[in-house]
Amino acid sequence: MDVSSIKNPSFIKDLSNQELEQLSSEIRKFLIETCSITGGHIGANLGVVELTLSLHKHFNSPIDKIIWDVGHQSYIHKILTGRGHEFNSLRQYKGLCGFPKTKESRHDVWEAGHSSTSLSAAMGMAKARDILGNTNHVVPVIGDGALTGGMALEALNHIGHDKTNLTIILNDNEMSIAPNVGAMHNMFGRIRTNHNYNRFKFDAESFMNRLPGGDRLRVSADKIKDSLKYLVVDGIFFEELGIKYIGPVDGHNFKELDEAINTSKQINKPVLIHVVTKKGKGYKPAEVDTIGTWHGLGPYKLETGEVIKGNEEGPAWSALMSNQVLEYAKQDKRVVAITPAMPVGSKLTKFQQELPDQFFDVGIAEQHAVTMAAGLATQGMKPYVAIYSTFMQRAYDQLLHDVDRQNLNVLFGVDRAGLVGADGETHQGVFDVGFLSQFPNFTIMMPKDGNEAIDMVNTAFKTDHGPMAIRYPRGNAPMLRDTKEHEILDIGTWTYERKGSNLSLISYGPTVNFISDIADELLKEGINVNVINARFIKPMDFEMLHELGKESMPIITIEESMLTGGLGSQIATFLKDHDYKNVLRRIGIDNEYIEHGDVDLLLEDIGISKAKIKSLAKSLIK
Ligand SMILES: Cc1ncc(C[n+]2csc(CCOP(=O)(O)OP(=O)(O)O)c2C)c(N)n1
Ligand SMILES: CC(=O)[C@@H](O)[C@H](O)COP(=O)(O)O
Ligand SMILES: [Mg+2]
Repeated sequence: MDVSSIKNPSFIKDLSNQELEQLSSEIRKFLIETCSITGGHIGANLGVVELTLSLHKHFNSPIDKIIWDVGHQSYIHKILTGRGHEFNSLRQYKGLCGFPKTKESRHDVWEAGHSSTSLSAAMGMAKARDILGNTNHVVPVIGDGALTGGMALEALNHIGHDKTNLTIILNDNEMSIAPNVGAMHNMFGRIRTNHNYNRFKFDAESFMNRLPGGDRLRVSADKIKDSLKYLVVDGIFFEELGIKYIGPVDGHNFKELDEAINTSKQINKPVLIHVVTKKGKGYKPAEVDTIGTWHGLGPYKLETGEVIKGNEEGPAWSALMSNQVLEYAKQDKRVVAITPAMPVGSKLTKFQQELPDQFFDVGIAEQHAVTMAAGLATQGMKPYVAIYSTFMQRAYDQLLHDVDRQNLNVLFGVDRAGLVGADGETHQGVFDVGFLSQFPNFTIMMPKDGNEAIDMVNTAFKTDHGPMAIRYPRGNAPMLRDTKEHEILDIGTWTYERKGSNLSLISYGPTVNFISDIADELLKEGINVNVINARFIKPMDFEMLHELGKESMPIITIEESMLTGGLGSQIATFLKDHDYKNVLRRIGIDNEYIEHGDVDLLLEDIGISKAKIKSLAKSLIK
């Protein structure tokens, strides 16, 4: 079957399990081929082929609400709901999104990208159903990694208490991006090991549910099961919360999935079906991956699984930062590194191997990561939290209430700062400047190159200056000079990359190098501009700002960030507050979400392009 021609999932209901197995193979082949060109979250999707088919067989989407946690594993759902023919545009500019998108399909009833939201969303949808007198099913699908997120646990607490009718699918593949961690993960391991007992329990329950004889028989049967459960089962966690546990179920076996889902439908209260799957199933390189490389990646060679490298010059920003911190940690055991489930992306695996006692992977728990760092800092430790800008949003109050208010020495490596490209609007790192700038004690830096990043790490560890954030983008860091001596930077100072007399271009991060190139081109046309590296976004260089105000040349600020609360807005406020009359134009993201696609194309859209900046500069000088 040509899976790209599927229009809607209704045909699945008529297929035998043998036919579904055949369809599973065809879908896997299609996914492996298309993702080899587009890249994507292939590992997670290969693991849920049978599960997705089964859900669409037993539930009636979109009346029944299938909610994908994180949403990175929704490709099969997209294919079944008529989007297979668009897969060559997956995660590309103006193409199919890598996460559920309501505007793409009425079957995408919930949008995500960040983890652990599905249970709360499901609870909301189920309560709406009950209040409005509807009868549809609500089916959140949450991974073993996502279930470690605080929000998911808050939701379980509420769901169990409220006894809301929900069918929770726990997709347990033992992996987060990296191997999953934590006590919950250990508990799932024990449940999987107790498989025999659980099979018995599952069979006994279906048997008892089929028996006639009314409530009395059912009550005594429940009592037998309960006492047995206390004797043998580790996984009473969910049942104790008031959520019926079914499983573990082989997530690649249609018969087992059929049984479990059919049983769940007979129970009018919250049910959790524990489905065990294999991440990467059906593609050898992804199946044998124990690190997390195949969770999500760019294009690869189909035959070998070899990842196709781009034009990467210089070290990855994340590696540069993590290895630099590692050097300090080797000398000083007070330096510890914390990651909320991103050791692979944040390139902390070397740190983890070399200094396991100074390393903490806390799971998908950004709030806990930040407050734990605050706790460490109160004891004179020097914690480094590597955290993606987008996921830092989860910890707004912890950054404010726990770290900044107590003015604690915590260093944040704000990874994936700026536009990230293929992951799109849920993942762009464009809000942190705005919200961190509000906090009185925070110092915010962004290096233009790898050398400056090294100086910034040095500055952070050599000064006790309260909370500090070093932002750095996805991709690779240019190394512009040999670094032997590490500087301590004067906090709140900017530098002139070049001096001019017609206009000032101000930016931070690698964009500074980009505007230096623009300045070169303008010079050839007789326009001589200041290029200013605002390496400290907070505090700003007030001395230089007064200088610029007095010179009263026009200013253009350029930032890969939201305009509201951004550097340009803060400069505008400063100039106005001090009655300077400079004409100022801000280039950045103006009150909108930026979708997925090639970063250069996205930058062009927001006005960060050579042509646009040059033309604006010329118009201001006239
Ligand atoms: C709040 C938040 N933190 C971190 C991430 C990054 N992230 C995306 S998927 C993932 C692992 C999810 O593991 P699991 O739920 O088990 O799904 P699997 O990929 O194993 O199917 C992580 C850490 C995220 N999307 N959101
Ligand atoms: C779905 C998710 O949140 C992560 O898998 C994310 O896509 C990782 O991004 P990087 O590829 O930039 O590490
Ligand atoms: Mg998992």
